[in-house]
Amino acid sequence: MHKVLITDPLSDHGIEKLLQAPDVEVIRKTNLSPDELLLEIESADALLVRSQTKVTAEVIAKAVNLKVIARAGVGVDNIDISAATEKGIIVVNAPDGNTISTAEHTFAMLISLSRNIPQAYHSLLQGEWKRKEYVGVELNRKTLSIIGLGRIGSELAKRAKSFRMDVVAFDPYLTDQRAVELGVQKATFEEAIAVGDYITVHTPLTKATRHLINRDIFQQMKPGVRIMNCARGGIIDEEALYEAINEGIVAGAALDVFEEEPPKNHPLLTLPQVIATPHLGASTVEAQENVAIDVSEEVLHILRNEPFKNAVNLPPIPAELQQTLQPYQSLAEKLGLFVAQTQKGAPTQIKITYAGDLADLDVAPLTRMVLKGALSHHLSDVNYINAPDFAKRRGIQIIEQKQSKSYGFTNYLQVQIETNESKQSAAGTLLNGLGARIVKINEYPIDVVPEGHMLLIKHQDQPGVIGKVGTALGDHNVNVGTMQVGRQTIGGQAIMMLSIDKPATQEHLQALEKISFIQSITDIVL
Ligand SMILES: NC(=O)C1=CN([C@@H]2O[C@H](COP(=O)(O)OP(=O)(O)OC[C@H]3O[C@@H](n4cnc5c(N)ncnc54)[C@H](O)[C@@H]3O)[C@@H](O)[C@H]2O)C=CC1
Ligand SMILES: O=C(O)CCC(=O)C(=O)O
Repeated sequence: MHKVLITDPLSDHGIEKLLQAPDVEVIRKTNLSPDELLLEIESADALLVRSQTKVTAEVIAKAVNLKVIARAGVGVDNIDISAATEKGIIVVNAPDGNTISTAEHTFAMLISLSRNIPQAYHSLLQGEWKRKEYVGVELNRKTLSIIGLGRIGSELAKRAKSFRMDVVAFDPYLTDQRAVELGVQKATFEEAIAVGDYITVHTPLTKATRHLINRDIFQQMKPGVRIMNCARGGIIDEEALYEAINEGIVAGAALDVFEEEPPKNHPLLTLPQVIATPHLGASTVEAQENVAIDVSEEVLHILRNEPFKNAVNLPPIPAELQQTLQPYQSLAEKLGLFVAQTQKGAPTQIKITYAGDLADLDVAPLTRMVLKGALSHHLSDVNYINAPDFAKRRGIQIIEQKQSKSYGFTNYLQVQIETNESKQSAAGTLLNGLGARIVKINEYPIDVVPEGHMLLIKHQDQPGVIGKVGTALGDHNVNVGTMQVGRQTIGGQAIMMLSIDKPATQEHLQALEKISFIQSITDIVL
């Protein structure tokens, strides 16, 4: 009998399949204290949560039989994914079930914000009749800037268009074709920030998106802009938002989510320009049924060793395959991540070429690792299982090819990412006894260990450039671990790859940009 523990409120109808399964015992215990959760998790085979339960590394460590953690919703930031992965526990979510509800909630916030509906209602309940104080603004012909045009962002765009808003969107994976299909104007982050009468965020919360909207960014907005966050607390710096409202840059803000939930004595909630809901984006009968049905089915599949689809972490690979491919997996992922960091624009094609020993293997798992690396630069919940699906949904063409020519290496793997603006590639190999190496970047031969903080510098092959780079970094107390130069002809185009002992800051990059004959600098982390 599989023991399924449910620790957050889930729709009864949604979990019917679990309740009726003859091989499952369902235990529903909501509002558990952290200590109670540690006790309950010990014997559970599956854990089902929404966003309230914090599935920490400590909770995961206590689990003895746990095979799956299921998130009835999208964001998995309340689950320690790496602790689960390390323990071989599959984490699944329900990515589609609450999209419409969250888009509709965001739209409700958009209208409420524009017409002061919550403030006016509150005032009316106090016995007031302040018609002049609550004059609003129309949505018609206003610009809505959407940061993150994924599932929810796209649905919001459709609704805003029907209200005749001009929709501008920034998303690193937005292709020209998708923008045309949705009738939105594709923009850079800076453009979207500068033109929006309304700015709304719909990205996941990741290291890259934490405080994406910060003090500097508020300064670049149109005075009188209205801000919305129905994605995750932390994407917008709350202190900076408070200041921007008081400075008059931001005319109003609508928040469904907070850095700390529930918020305690929050300064933003004292401002009349701020309207808020207690993380209600997905709180509809329909969404809760959808996500509960989706995760119940996934949990049953996993407990019964049947195929499942929405894993957000890496499940164990069969032993024999693992043994052969394991040495190449990290190389494949790092090449994907490397090239993703050098590309400009949204990817339209990822081509993976296998040669030498690799050409004889079933390389599908390696292709997944390449895609995981390439896509995870911008997407937080992409993994080995869902990477091909993520690519497909974004209209990225995946080409997997094998060739006999391996340029003298016993094994050779090349990743090329094409966008509307550029085509970038890197090739790597595993050197016997020495480990992974990047051996080619675009057309330049090179020999680089793919690891840590790196700088890729494109320059003209001229005397003194290398020395000046070393000196500039040294002046900023940045130690260079290794330096490799690749060129095709003497005095022609060249590249320099440096591994540095600490992350490069804007100041470091600006110092390097000033050196003559340097054309571009790309900061890379592997
Ligand atoms: N308030 C609520 O109750 C709910 C909140 N959410 C939140 O909404 C988020 C988005 O959900 P979906 O649209 O379903 O996810 P999605 O994965 O379909 O879309 C996220 C989009 O953000 C883009 N993105 C990533 N980094 C970016 C960056 N730095 N700048 C611009 N775009 C970036 C991605 O390319 C992707 O297209 C979830 O991660 C979750 O945290 C989701 C459901 C309910
Ligand atoms: O369970 C909920 O209501 C929260 C939904 C959410 O934030 C998500 O799906 O990411």
